[in-house]
Amino acid sequence: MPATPAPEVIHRPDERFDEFLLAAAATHPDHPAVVEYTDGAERVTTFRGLRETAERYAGQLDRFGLEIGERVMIVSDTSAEAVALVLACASRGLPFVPVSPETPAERRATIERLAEPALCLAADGEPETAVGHGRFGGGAIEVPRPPSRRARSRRAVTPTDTAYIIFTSGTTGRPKGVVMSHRAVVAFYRGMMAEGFVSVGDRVASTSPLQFDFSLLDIGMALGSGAAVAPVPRALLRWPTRFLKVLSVTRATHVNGVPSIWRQSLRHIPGRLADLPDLRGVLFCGEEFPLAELRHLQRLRPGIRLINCYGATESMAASFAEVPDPLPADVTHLSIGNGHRGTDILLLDAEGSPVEEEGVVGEMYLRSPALMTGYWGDADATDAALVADPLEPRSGQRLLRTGDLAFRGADGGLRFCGRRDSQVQIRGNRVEPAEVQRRLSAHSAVCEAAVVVSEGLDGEAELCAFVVLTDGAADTAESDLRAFCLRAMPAYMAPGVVRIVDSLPVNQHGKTDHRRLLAELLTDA
Ligand SMILES: Nc1ncnc2c1ncn2[C@@H]1O[C@H](COS(=O)(=O)NC(=O)C[C@H](N)c2ccccc2)[C@@H](O)[C@H]1O
Repeated sequence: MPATPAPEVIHRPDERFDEFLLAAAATHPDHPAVVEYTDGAERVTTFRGLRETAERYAGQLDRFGLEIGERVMIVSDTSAEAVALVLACASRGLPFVPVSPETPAERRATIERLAEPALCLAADGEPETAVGHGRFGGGAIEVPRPPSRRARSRRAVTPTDTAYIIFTSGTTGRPKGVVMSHRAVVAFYRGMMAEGFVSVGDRVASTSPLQFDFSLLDIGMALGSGAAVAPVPRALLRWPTRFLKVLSVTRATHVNGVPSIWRQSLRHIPGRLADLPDLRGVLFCGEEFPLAELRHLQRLRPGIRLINCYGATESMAASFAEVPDPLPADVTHLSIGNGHRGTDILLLDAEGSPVEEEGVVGEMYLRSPALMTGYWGDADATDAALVADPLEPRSGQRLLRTGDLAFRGADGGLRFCGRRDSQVQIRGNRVEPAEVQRRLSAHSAVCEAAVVVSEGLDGEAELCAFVVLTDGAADTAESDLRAFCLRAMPAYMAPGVVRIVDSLPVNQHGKTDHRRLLAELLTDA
């Protein structure tokens, strides 16, 4: 008797963020919604349990009499309690501002100064004595010094109201608050649901911190599909054996994360990747997946579904593209597709004209209902990012100027090829460091590469490469790697400096930390 397909999760058209994520509580109340790894075992919170805890938190929030739009800072990693609090905030129209517990005090103070939250709730630790500071847990919120009562004029939460604000470290180092409305997030979630990656009963391992919107993609992908999100404890992520144990114990069917989460497992315990019988999908985003590592993962897990997810926090994500299995040997750039269902990515040249020809680089502009409302308290930065539709400025429609460069492949799919603001002139020639990084990564002895731009002795811009060799290639010299670049690129693109290092530093979101590499160069100068 064929198994009757589980009834679909029914999503209404104009839902709030919390209503979208809890829809499965109506159709699958006893299915797992959050699967946590605790002391070597899984701890399951069902959709019914998650809804009940969220309702308890919502009742706790009502005590403070906050006005719709007032912010609640949540200092926590992803957990069942934190997801319930996030849902409670959304149900009351209180934008949540997620901050990692390991955020340096100064940065947290900056975010607090900018966001001016009415409440700052931590999952752990002693509540500070400051007004509005407190703790949450077990459905309870305790704030020793509650904020003063507000005069309230709002009557109802609307889809254009803010669901959350994510603070990213802007290129100038000053955090930029990306303001995302209920409408934008739900529009993105619908576009993602159309891809059908995850089904009822699946478990999506989430490896990003709650303050990184990749975690909100994971939560939406899982709960929106009637599946469970399985947060990987941050402290275990850096130990490959513990990381894989968490995936095994929580029976993860999908693992979402930046490419670097696989690095140590691929290097040190590749054989163990075959031991995860439930695993059938990996979604990665945030930066390019080094192709040698990607091919290694495919060899270890034939048939696994690999999804390259491209996008920026300003629209959560923009596109999903399936990686061919196996990835042909001559592929140098992964496709990022052309935008998920409901979006369209426009490619423009430096003059603002559409680029149609294959292989010609342009800048991507994103047309989407999932675009941010703007940057918190920064109208100028907002106007620079949300620009008039270049094809029809009279319409008033705004597109996100991504700052990302791409070209179209033979299949019509876009290929990411770097950032506009990382382009550099070397001896009068425009160079995209990511291209040099890709070339180095294609060397058989290289398992990771990063290229930064520093100032050479003559004051000119100079390309500096940091390379991690595969275990059996210790005798590869820097000169071999430079020669390898010169065989495929003009001399001005070959890195002036090649450093062989044991590993590349990653930032708090798991992306290669180019700033730290540059700092290392400057300190060694
Ligand atoms: N698949 C890629 N290949 C290559 N470069 C990439 C890629 N995905 C981003 N990027 C780069 O990362 C930038 C965005 O950085 S970010 O604003 O910190 N946001 C993120 O990285 C995460 C992003 N919000 C997200 C969250 C959840 C799913 C997908 C994407 C993009 O503009 C690209 O430059």
